[in-house]
Amino acid sequence: MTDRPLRPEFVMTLSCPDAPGLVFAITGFLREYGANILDLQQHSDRSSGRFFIRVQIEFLDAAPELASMRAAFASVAASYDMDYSITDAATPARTLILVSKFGHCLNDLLFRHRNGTLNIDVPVVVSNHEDMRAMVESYGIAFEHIPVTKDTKAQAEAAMFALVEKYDVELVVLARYMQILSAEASARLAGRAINIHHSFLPSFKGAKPYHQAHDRGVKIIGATAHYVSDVLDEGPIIEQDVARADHGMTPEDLVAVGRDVETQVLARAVKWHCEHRIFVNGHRTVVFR
Ligand SMILES: Nc1nc2c(c(=O)[nH]1)N[C@@H](CN(C=O)c1ccc(C(=O)N[C@@H](CCC(=O)O)C(=O)O)cc1)CN2
Repeated sequence: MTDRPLRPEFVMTLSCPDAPGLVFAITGFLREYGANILDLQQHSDRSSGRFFIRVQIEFLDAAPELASMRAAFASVAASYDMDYSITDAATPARTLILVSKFGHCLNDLLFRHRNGTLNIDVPVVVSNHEDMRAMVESYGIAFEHIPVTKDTKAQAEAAMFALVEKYDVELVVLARYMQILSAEASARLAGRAINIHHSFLPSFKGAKPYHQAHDRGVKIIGATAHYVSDVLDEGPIIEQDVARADHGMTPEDLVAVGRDVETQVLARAVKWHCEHRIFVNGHRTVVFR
């Protein structure tokens, strides 16, 4: 068992048009910069012609200033038209959670945040109902009630974005939030708003998917975590899972079985987003789990 001290770790992610020599260029830069590669995952998507890579690194000596490292990589990035980021793996993602009346996903995320298994900071939870206030405040987290009607949606979204700005929020999680975000809001949050849909998409989009599933007599139900887009339940899928159903189960039984699937799927999606493991690739994703 080594007693080697754990060193700070950093994550480099990038995507670019696929080309020969990319891994050489990236790993050569990292070597020159004194980085030790702990983990490297890459994918070349032949259909989109895009290359994706995630590199986890440490420095055997003192870690450099991130800004200087990012600036030093800029010339390599320009050569290959790379979209890149270099981040400190320990930095938590400032996360605003949206919820309506069903609190199982919210409670699961707050518990994982509390026990340190989810690297997020939650400055505020926002809801269009009051039901979750007591639970949220029991975690010592601010709760903001922002009611929404079809006539007040624009004002409600403006209030939500005021909180996004106030708390410098990086990630918005729709933890069973039952209001459809406007096209403008979806665009502003592209790639940084995750929704949990309570069906195995693309089956049963929209409202009451468990009732739709019961009417169809399915033998499998599921949950899907996806980035939010302006087209309801059609954003890039991040993670999915399923559970068995049978003829003896009522819609309420399906709801009960589905809760655990929803919480686990959403937690994995949020964790992977916070660890910079997810790339949006058109209407799909690449996930380096
Ligand atoms: N722009 C988006 N907003 C939201 C999405 C999305 O994919 N894109 N997902 C939903 C969550 N959701 C299912 O997971 C969902 C929520 C609400 C409804 C719905 O039809 N609700 C109301 C209408 C509410 C409104 O008009 O705002 C209804 O029941 O009639 C369907 C699916 C979250 N937002």
